Amino acid sequence: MAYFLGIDLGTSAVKCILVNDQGEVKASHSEEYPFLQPQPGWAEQHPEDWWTGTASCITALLKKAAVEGEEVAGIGLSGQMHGSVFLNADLQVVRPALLWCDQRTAAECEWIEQTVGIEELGRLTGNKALTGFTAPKIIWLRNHEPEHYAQTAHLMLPKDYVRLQLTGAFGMDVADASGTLLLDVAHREWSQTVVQRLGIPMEWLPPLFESNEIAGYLLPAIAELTGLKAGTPVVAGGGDQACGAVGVGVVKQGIASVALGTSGVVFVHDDTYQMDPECRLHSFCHGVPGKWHRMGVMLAAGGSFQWWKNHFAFEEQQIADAEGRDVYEYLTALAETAPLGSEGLLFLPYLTGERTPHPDPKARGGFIGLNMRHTKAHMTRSVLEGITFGLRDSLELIKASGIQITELRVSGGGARSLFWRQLIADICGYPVVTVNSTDGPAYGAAVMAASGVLKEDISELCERWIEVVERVEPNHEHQAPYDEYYEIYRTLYPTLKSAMHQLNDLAVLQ
Ligand SMILES: Nc1ncnc2c1ncn2[C@@H]1O[C@H](COP(=O)(O)OP(=O)(O)O)[C@@H](O)[C@H]1O
Ligand SMILES: O=C(CO)[C@@H](O)[C@H](O)COP(=O)(O)O
Repeated sequence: MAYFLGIDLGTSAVKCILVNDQGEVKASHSEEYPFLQPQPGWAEQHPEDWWTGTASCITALLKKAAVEGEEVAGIGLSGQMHGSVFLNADLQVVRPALLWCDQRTAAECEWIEQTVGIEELGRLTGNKALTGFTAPKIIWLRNHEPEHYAQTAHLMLPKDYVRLQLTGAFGMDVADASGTLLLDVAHREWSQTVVQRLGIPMEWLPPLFESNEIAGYLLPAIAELTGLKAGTPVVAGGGDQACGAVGVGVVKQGIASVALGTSGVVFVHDDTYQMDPECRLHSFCHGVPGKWHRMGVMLAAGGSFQWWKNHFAFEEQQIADAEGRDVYEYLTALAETAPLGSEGLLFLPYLTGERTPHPDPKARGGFIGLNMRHTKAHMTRSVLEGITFGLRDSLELIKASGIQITELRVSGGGARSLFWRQLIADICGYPVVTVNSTDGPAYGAAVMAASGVLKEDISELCERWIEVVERVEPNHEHQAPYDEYYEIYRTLYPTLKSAMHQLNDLAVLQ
């Protein structure tokens, strides 16, 4: 039987899955790697860790699945977006990569918008300069580490570095390249104008591909190392959001994907290029050739829940461990015991700054409305409700741009909770569905590989392979009270912005 290998290079771990030619997942395996925070607001990883993690993950997966390398007909890659991998002329890593959630580049973003012109930048790239994007990271390197900038000869995104190790070939897909701020998203090519105005060497940028195009073939040495077959085709793949959307079948208009990982992303497909005039939503190329998408990105959605679990759920973790339960499952059950609206308590999920709808690296989180009756159950529910109000912010922007949505397809760790799916339905006002493929981006990458090798449309494969398995309808009695809470929630950031910035500045000085 032919299998397709999907690799998702996540922030906390790499996940590899094998999908057969009927779209069924045969096996999956994950390997974790370190996440570095050398200074407040900085986020880095060693590209070498991605590669060693991926190589051992592939070997372990083949063994677990009892599949021979010869049976793997194609490989697709998905990856955390925007991260900057700087390589020298000998293809050695110059310094650790700056990640999508790194917030050090506020000054560089301002410089980019002044240098290119804010409207011109939007017209040329479809987006505004955001701290997570790649171009500001390159300018930061030039400003702060000129010795590293001078050594750099190639720029890659995280999963493209892994593909370089697999195949020896340079390349980047247009979906992931959209998040560099150097792509002319409308025309799916590098923007010569932006690249030149920023003074970035054009020769640093790799050739561009559509996500299902074959971008290289597995090297014999890597076949030896991993157990795969030399010459296996490797498609370009995509950023994790484009792959995740393909992985849940968001390949046509009318359905939105909600990905609840560390970040929280609301994503809609566009048949034609559509730019948000104020660039509040990101306008990117889709992983479906010749199509686009728009998305709103929260930086700490599942990340806020993880923070709550890590620092305030020690007891719950012990009980969950003793009962052999997942601690997140334990915490969502606890949240369910508190009433709707957490009895007047709102949580702001801006723990690592925010992107949509408040592009502000200095935005900060908080609980508003605490009183003596509030317990850990109220606070846990409030964390989940606050994150979900943040998702609704992106949906409101999507609705305001005239996009009709009929359902939300949820994926990522947060989608495992029925309680959270019901909260999303009640707060956002749409049916929330889950599909048979629960591996999101890794599954999307496998679909892209199958499409490239079998020469079938991505949309047709999604149509055949992906099915809705569960549907949660909004509870109409909950919608009106949640609307009232949401109206208060959306006033909080503008009201508290100045205090958030002052607190952030004080914390940095200490
Ligand atoms: N059972 C669960 N119920 C609710 N949320 C969960 C559950 N399991 C995981 N999560 C959330 O999902 C997040 C991890 O999602 P995942 O898609 O694995 O993230 P990433 O790809 O960013 O590493 C956790 O931080 C947590 O917030
Ligand atoms: O920055 C973005 C999208 O623009 C994120 O999607 C990152 O690409 C990684 O997110 P997780 O999958 O780790 O939540």
